[in-house]
Amino acid sequence: MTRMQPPTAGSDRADGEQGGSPPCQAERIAPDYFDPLAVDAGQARDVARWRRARREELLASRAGLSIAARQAIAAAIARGLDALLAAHLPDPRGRVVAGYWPIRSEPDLRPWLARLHDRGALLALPEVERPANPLVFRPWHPGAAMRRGHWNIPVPANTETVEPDVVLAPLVGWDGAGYRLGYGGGYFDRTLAARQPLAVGVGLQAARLATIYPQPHDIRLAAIVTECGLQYRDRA
Ligand SMILES: Nc1nc2c(c(=O)[nH]1)N(C=O)[C@@H](CNc1ccc(C(=O)N[C@@H](CCC(=O)O)C(=O)O)cc1)CN2
Ligand SMILES: Nc1ncnc2c1ncn2[C@@H]1O[C@H](COP(=O)(O)OP(=O)(O)OP(=O)(O)O)[C@@H](O)[C@H]1O
Repeated sequence: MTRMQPPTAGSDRADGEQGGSPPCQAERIAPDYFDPLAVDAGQARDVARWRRARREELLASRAGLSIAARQAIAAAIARGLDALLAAHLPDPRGRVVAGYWPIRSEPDLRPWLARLHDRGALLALPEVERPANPLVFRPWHPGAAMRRGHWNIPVPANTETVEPDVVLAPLVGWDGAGYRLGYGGGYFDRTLAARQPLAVGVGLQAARLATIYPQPHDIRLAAIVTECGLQYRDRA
């Protein structure tokens, strides 16, 4: 069995950030993911260590953006989401769309969620109800009462649950094969393993990696949207 070696720090940035090419040309890099059946314990440890290092870098570079830059990114992502949902959810009335309450410099898509709400969509936010379990989704609307959940993430005070038709998954990193790097809890993978919503990753173009070295537990997203538009769409 070939032992996969995650590359050394920084060498796998696919967007040419250090090389100077425009981030939106990242499409030219072929994803180089490996056979998930070939995984072994040592390899899984290497991948986990590599992911921790990438998360730190990606989160630090995102935190370094100005508020204005982040707002422009969020507005562009919102336009990309509108284009995607025009095809997938032309009439959002009564459909459940799960967003997220932004933490750690994630794009703030609450204004976009508020517009969807005005068009009749039902909104939800995720909550870690029990560590190491799938997320649950609570009904939410702009201005709803909140409380502090796991990791101090604000969650709706309302403790009902709903099943979303569409789930936004904030990306710490992502790759061109549709895989997401999150905060390392495995929560979205557990959630998507148990449900079949349209899972849409949203994040920064600069957070693209050549591959996240997908492991057997990693679940491909249905679509990925950045400020440069739709970057990945599955065949469904
Ligand atoms: N805004 C927002 N809300 C969200 C998510 C998100 O990505 N963004 N989530 C998306 O899933 C869920 C919360 N995800 C979490 C992911 C990891 C940990 C956590 O405890 N991380 C550990 C590291 C784990 C490890 O490396 O083994 C830590 O940082 O100490 C907590 C919450 C639900 N709400
Ligand atoms: N379906 C699952 N069942 C059991 N454990 C899982 C599952 N999915 C992920 N995990 C565990 O979660 C750990 C972290 O996974 P990973 O690095 O993919 O997190 P992440 O996608 O970055 O996190 P998050 O979704 O919380 O932001 C993995 O090492 C794995 O053991």
